[in-house]
Amino acid sequence: MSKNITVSRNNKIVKATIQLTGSKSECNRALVIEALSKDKVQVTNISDAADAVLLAGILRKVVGYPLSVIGEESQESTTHNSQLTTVNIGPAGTAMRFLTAYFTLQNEEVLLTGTERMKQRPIGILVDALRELGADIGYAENEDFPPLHIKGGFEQKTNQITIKGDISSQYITALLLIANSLPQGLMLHIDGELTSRPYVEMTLSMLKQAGIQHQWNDNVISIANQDFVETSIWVEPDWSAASYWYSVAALADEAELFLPGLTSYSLQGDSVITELMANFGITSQFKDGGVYLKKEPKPIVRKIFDLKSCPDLAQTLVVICAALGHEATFTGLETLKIKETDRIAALQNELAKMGVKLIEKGQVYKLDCSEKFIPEKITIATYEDHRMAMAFAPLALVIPQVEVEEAMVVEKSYPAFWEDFKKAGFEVEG
Ligand SMILES: O=C(O)C1=C[C@@H](OP(=O)(O)O)[C@@H](O)[C@H](O)C1
Ligand SMILES: C=C(OP(=O)(O)O)C(=O)O
Repeated sequence: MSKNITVSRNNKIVKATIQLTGSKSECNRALVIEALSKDKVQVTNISDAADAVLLAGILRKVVGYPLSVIGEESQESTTHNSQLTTVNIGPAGTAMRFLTAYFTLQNEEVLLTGTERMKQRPIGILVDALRELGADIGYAENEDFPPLHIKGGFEQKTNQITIKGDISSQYITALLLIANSLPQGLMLHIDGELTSRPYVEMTLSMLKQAGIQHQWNDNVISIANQDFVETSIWVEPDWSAASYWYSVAALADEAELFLPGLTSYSLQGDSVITELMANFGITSQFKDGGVYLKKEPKPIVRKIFDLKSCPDLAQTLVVICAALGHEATFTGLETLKIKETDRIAALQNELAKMGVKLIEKGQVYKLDCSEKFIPEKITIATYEDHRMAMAFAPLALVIPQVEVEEAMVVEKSYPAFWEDFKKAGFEVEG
C-alpha cells in the first residue's frame, strides 16, 4: 500500500457485513494475564491489532518478531550491557503501561522503549506507584517519560498505594494486573476523579474470568495475593472499531450493516456507541450473534456529549457532528492531548480544512459550523494516529474525495480497515 490513499464513493447507500478483529484493550489485558498465569490462562481470538500482535510477540517471546520490536536492531543498540534486553513497544500505550508493571515482577533487566511519541506520553504516576511498592525503575532519558530501565524482581515494601485517577486509567490497570501476583496483594486508593472508568471495570472483569477476586469500595480497589485458575479468555470484537461503521451509517442516506460477534453485554465501554448513535437515528439490533445497524433518519436533538468514559470515541463523534453541521458541545476530553497525538490539536487542524472550528473553553469544547463548506477534495493528515484516519475516512460519504495521509496507521488497532471499506462499496485507491 502506498503512503496515502484516496477514498471516494458514487452512492450513499451502504449495505455490508463486516467482521471486526478482536478488541485491542481486551486482548492486551488477556495477554498479560496469560503470561502472569504461566499459561494457566489461554487467550483465544487474539486481535490482529498491531499493538496486540506486538505485545503477544513480546510476552510469548516470539523470536524475530516483525516491526523489529525485539529484533536484532534493538538488541544491538543495547550491547553496552549484555544483561539488558531492549523491548520496543512502538506506539502501543497499553503495552507500555502494562509491561512496565509486568517487568518489575520478572527476573530480568529491561530497557522499555517506544516511538518518539511514546517518549512524550507521561508514565511518572505509574513509576512512582511501582517504586513505592519496592520496584527498581529508572528513567533512561527524561524524568517521568519512557524509556524506562527496569530491574525486575523486588521485595514488596507495602500493599497500600495511592494513585491519581484523572490522567490515564492505564496506570491503574497496569497495577491491578500484577496485584494478585504481589506477595502482599494490593490496596489501591484512587485519588480524584477516575477517567476512562469502564477500562478499569474491564480489567477487573477479565481478572475475575481468570479466577481473581477483588473488592471495590468507594475509591479503594483491593486484590489479595491469589492464584489464577485454568481457563480460557475469548476476546470480543472491537467496539471502538465498530464506531467507524456507526459513522458510515450516520453519514449515508441509507445504511444496513451487520457486525458479527458484537453483543450488548460487552466488557468494552465503547459499546456505548449504540446509545450515542441512537441520537443520530442509527438503531442497533442485537440478533444472529451480532449487531445490525440501520439508519432511520430523525432530527438530532442531543447537544451535549460527555466522553470521559469513552475517550476513543471522541474523534468519531466530533467528525460525525462536523460532517452533519451539528453544533454539539463535548466534555470529558481532557486525556486526548496525551494519546497517540494531541487529538484536540489534530481535530482542530483537520476540521479547519472544511471550515469547522472546535473551540476550547476550559474543559468544554464546542463545534462551530457557521463557516462550514464542502470541498471537492480534502487531504487529512493523520499524526501517527490510527483514529484520525478512521474517523475522517467516512467523510467520503459527504466529500467527493478524501485523501488520507500515512493511511497504514490504521494497523495499530484495525489493520483490515481499508479492505473492509472496499467491501462496503467505497473506492479505495493508493
Ligand atoms: O486500558 C485501555 O485499554 C485503554 C484505556 C484508555 O486510555 P486512558 O485510560 O489513558 O484514557 C483508552 O484511551 C485506550 O485506547 C485503551
Ligand atoms: C489511546 C489509544 O491507545 P493507547 O493509549 O493504547 O496507545 C487508542 O487506541 O485510541
